[in-house]
Amino acid sequence: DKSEPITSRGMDIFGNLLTFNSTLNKETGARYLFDNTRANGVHTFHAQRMPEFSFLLLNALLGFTGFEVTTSSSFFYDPAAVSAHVNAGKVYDYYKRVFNRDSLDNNGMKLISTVHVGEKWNNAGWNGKQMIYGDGDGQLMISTSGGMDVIGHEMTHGVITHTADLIYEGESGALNESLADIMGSFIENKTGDDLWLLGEDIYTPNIPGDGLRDMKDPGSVPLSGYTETGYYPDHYNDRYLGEKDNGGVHINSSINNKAAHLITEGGTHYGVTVNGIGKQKAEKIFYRTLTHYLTASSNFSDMRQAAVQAARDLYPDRNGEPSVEVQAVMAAYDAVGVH
Ligand SMILES: CCCCC[C@H](S)C(=O)N[C@@H](Cc1ccccc1)C(=O)N[C@@H](C)C(=O)O
Ligand SMILES: [Ca+2]
Ligand SMILES: [Zn+2]
Repeated sequence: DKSEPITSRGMDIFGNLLTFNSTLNKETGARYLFDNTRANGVHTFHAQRMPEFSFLLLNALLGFTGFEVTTSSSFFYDPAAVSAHVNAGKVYDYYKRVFNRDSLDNNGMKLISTVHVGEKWNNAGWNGKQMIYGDGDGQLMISTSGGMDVIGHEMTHGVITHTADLIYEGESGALNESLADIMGSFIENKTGDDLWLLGEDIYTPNIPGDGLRDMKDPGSVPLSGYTETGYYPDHYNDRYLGEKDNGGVHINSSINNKAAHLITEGGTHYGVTVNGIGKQKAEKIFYRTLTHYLTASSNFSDMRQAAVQAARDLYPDRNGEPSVEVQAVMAAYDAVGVH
């Protein structure tokens, strides 16, 4: 075989000089962003800024994943591609280390990312088979593959596809989005309040400290991105009931995001006090909830019951009393009005 593994270097979108796994074609000397040391490969492509519609069409019809990112030296000159490649490897490592999950399908499936999708596209996505990343317009967003929580979010959609496969609309869609945010934030693993911000590294480069969403204080972020007045809801009674955003999948995800924050850090929310149990336990409860109990049509009430059951499996009752972990889950869903 003419290809062999080789380490290469390149800068990510923040100018960090990184070293990572790649593949060398010994005949031509060309290198590719194919890391064949993880699963059946972590392969990164670019779409040459094709309109996202045409990329998605070619991808759906022909399985087109874009163009190979290559270099004739040991240095890759596409920061967005380097960020996507390195961060995808880190997300693979997280699922392997924390849950012993081998890739998105737990069967070593190849991880395919394509960057420069769309023209100044202020978004990233999971199209059911692979991750795709826009470059942003430079004002609202910059290269979305630079966000560790963004990549964790998109790859967790891949895990969801291969587990509960939550229908991407209404309440099941909001749970899909929320679990992607929860795992994306846990994978990015920032400290303090930054742990709870989504997209902060790639969102509004000219405004410091803000995020696309805020799991700790959802109501601090306006819904202007969905041409709605008001703010993200932090209680089930304030959920969005309209048609936009696939029936509020990104809007109502903030209700379950707030429950996740309360389970982890604790707090008093609408008069209900929750004693937090920390990130290590919270991530196990959410992963078990997703992989053992949720189904495609699960709604918020199903989510509560599933999370309580997962917590009970992991942290059983003591002397006939629910464990502090189970109590935290119950109280958190009480606090956000989900019964
Ligand atoms: C293919 C079309 C897009 C589908 C929605 C994707 S899964 C999504 O939810 N993308 C995230 C990107 C992200 C993730 C974490 C942090 C910041 C941004 C998202 O939130 N997109 C918003 C802008 C949206 O699609 O409304
Ligand atoms: Ca974040
Ligand atoms: Zn999403």
